[in-house]
Amino acid sequence: MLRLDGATVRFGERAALDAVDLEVADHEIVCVLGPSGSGKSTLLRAVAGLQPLDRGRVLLGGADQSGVPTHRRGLGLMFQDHQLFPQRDVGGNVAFGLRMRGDGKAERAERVRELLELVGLPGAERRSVAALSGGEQQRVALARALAPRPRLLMLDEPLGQLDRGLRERLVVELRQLFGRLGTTVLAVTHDQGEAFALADRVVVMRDGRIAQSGAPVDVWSRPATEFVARFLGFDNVVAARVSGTVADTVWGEVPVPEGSPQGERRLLVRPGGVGLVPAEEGRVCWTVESRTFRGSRVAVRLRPADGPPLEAELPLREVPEEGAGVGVAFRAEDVVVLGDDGP
Ligand SMILES: Nc1ncnc2c1ncn2[C@@H]1O[C@H](COP(=O)(O)OP(=O)(O)OP(=O)(O)O)[C@@H](O)[C@H]1O
Repeated sequence: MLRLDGATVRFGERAALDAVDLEVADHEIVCVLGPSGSGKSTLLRAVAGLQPLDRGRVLLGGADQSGVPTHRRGLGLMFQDHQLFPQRDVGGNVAFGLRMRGDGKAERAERVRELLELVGLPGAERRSVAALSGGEQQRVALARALAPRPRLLMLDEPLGQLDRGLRERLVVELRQLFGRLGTTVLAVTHDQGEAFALADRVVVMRDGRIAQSGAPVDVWSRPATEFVARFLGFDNVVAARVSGTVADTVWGEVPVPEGSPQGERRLLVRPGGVGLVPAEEGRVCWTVESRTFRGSRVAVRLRPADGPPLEAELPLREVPEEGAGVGVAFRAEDVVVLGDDGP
């Protein structure tokens, strides 16, 4: 459906998009995420034809899009700077793209009715957009983008302005809706939770390049590099010398999965893979520094005599007292030997 071939965009010396190769298949939902300035919006704008490429190509359905203007690319855009038209009612907003391409009045009315039903606002045609809540406006914007049956729907921070509770609900609805319609989606967000809940595949960007691309579960369980691990919020990263299935670290010996890369490496230990044992059983002595209660789980920060702290995620009933001395046992399946971050 969509292919980027060595897509490059430069602003002065800096490449906002640096030789990016990316494919999005029919019916696939791909979410691009990354820190501020990593090139997410530039990527989306390049696909939309709002940002010319300095090198490389954008292909849609196999056809090179250079020279094809935005409105001829068959895309549905839901961008932050494409606000609703305040002077038009809900129906007028949703019908906009249909009118632009010359659909008849009856046809437009039918399609608008269908879409408002789809996004959970049946019968809202005559309502003023100014009188809608943020979540409702978002739904209208989505209906407007979907109305002309775009071959690719592109979303830029689709739920950015909304509060967390509403976002979490809407993202589930969106995923179900796209699944039902078979919509192909390329979305950009800086919110990991949103990306992982919405996507079939996530693409993590760093400095205009793709740092990792994969199914949400795979990226979450096996971050490729320290950058991706830290971006996902993992802090248990330590230097290690890996030999066979054992890594030597300041946290003691840590078991690693079979087939892990060998030698001097960085190691990620997922907090769920840290268990507590009596102090005398562990080689390293740890002190319980702090405890953060999160529902039925507790994040426990452990401080070794030497080296960086370690976070353990424990069930409520296993939580030690603050200040207690404990030993630690690691589970190999929660340990990831990380790759190099590259240049
Ligand atoms: N029109 C422009 N002129 C100059 N530099 C630009 C322009 N647009 C983007 N950049 C630069 O390109 C880089 C990538 O920007 P981009 O907006 O694509 O990042 P982003 O990942 O979408 O960030 P954010 O999450 O903050 O929106 C940044 O360093 C930015 O400063």
